[in-house]
This record gives sequence, structure tokens and C-alpha cells, in this order.
Amino acid sequence: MLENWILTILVSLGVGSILVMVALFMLLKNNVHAKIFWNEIVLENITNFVMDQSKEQRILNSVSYNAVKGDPESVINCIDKYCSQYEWAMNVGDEKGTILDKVVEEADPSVALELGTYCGYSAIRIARLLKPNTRLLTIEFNPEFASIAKEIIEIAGLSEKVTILEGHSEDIIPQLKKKYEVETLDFVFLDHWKERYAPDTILLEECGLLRKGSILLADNIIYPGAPEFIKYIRSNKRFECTSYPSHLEYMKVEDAMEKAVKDPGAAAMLF
Ligand SMILES: C[S@@+](CC[C@H](N)C(=O)[O-])C[C@H]1O[C@@H](n2cnc3c(N)ncnc32)[C@H](O)[C@@H]1O
Ligand SMILES: C[C@]12CC[C@@H]3c4cc(O)c(O)cc4CC[C@H]3[C@@H]1CCC2=O
Ligand SMILES: [Mg+2]
Repeated sequence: MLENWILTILVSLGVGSILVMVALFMLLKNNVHAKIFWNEIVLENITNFVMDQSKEQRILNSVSYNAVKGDPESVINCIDKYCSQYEWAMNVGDEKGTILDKVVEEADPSVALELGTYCGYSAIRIARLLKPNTRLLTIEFNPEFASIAKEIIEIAGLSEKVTILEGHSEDIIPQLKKKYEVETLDFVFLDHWKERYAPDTILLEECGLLRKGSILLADNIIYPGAPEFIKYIRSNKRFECTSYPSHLEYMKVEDAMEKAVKDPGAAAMLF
């Protein structure tokens, strides 16, 4: 009699754990939050512990071994291959990267600013399209990411065009005019923490860094989303906005980028 009870409990526990595993699998398959949580929190921390290095160091290693020195396209392809085949990472990726390329070409910037460098993937995409005697400033507050980005940008052969400014966007933006000799910005790529998009756009305006015709491009309008920025920019008569539907990097999940041109009519009258 006692053995029957024990058997029933053991079978129930077995079936229960299989059901929990199936539920987890379904959740991971269908839910983007679960997938990101699984990749970023569970898998990444286990791999970091086992290999005693960070995912960003592994991205740098992959670039050092596989990319052709001085060839930005090979660095971009190498990062995309690593992050789609081995470990997801928050680079803008190739699909949204192609939109970024088009908008940079349209802006044809003399001075460009990026908020959120990470490993330097989008900085390389932007800098490879810049004409001679033009520059990209990119802001990153994580010292490990800033130093990895420096090495990856060096491998791409773009160190002359790119300056990494280490610190918080809210501290560095007010220093851009005096310390970094910026008059106004022709192009700004917003890809740092999403709750900073709106306050940093307002800060750029207050610091007199946006001119008529300055172009802003913001990543992650749908996922993770930047609702305060979208509310601010779309209701502001000084900006003309366009949405570019796309997908989250390295995933089949909807995302979009938002372009905002400051006083576009007035800029056209200048020429
Ligand atoms: C999504 S990643 C940038 C990805 C990069 N643009 C690319 O596509 O290759 C965002 C980065 O912004 C940095 N970051 C977030 N908030 C920031 C802030 N307020 N100031 C400076 N860096 C910030 C994070 O440390 C992270 O490295
Ligand atoms: C919320 C998050 C940080 C932002 C991450 C993110 C940033 C980004 O620019 C992207 O293009 C995509 C993402 C998706 C994942 C987001 C991260 C999940 C955990 C975390 O701290
Ligand atoms: Mg992004």
C-alpha cells in the first residue's frame, strides 16, 4: 500500500516536471521577453562562468580571429554571424543596419553623434559611410564595452573617424560644444537605454546642438519600445517623423526605427 503511494508521488513529480519543461519551452518559443531573458540572463551567465570571460570579449575574440584588418564590412559580417549563430547581442544588426545606412547616406553628416556604443557595431556601420574630414562621436557609459568597442573599431580601421566618449549621455551632451568643438550635429543615432531617448533629445535641443535639418534616428521603437520619446517627437511640430518597420536584431520579432528631421521645410529654404 505504502509503495503504491510512493510510486504515485514519483510518477506525478516526473509528469509534473515534464509539463513544466514543455511549458517553459513553449514560453521560450513564443515569447520574446522569455527568449531574451533566457539568452541574456541564463545562457550568458552560465557561459561567462564556464569560460571566465564576457560575451562582449567573445565577440571581440571572434572579430580578432575572423575579420580582415582594415575592412569594416568583414567586421560587420563577423559580428552578425557570431550573434545570429552563437550568442544574441544588442547590436542594431543587419536588417535595421540597412535602414541606418540609408538614413546616414541621406544625412551625409559632417558631425554625427551616437548614443550607446556597446561593441562598436553601429559606429562602424556609420563611420564607414562618412566622407573625408568628417567624424562620429559615440557615447558609452560602460568602461568594458567602451574598451572593447575601441579595439573592434581599430580592427575595422576606423579609429581616425570615431571618438568614443566614456560617460553618461546626460553628462557628456552638455560638454559637446566646448570640450569636443561641436557646433551642431547633422545626424544623431539613439540606441542607448530607451527611457533616456526623450530627455536626451530635449537636452540636445536645450544645448543648441540641433540645427534646421538635423536628422535623428531612434532604434527599438516597438521592442523594447520608447513610448515617451515617440509621444514627444510625434507631437512636436518642429520635427517631421517617419517610421521604418523592421525586426529586432537576430530575431523574427517586430521592431521599428523612427526618423525625425528638425524643421525640414526651413532647412530646404537654406539651399
Ligand atoms: C543597445 S546597446 C548599443 C548598440 C550599438 N548602438 C550597436 O548597434 O552596435 C546600448 C548601449 O548604451 C549604453 N548606455 C545606456 N544608457 C546610456 C547612457 N545614458 N549613457 C551612455 N551609455 C549608455 C549601454 O551600456 C549599452 O552599451
Ligand atoms: C532591457 C535590456 C536592455 C536593452 C536591451 C535592448 C537594447 C537595444 O538597443 C536593442 O536593440 C534591443 C534590446 C533588447 C533587449 C534589451 C535588454 C533586456 C534586458 C535588459 O537589460
Ligand atoms: Mg537597439
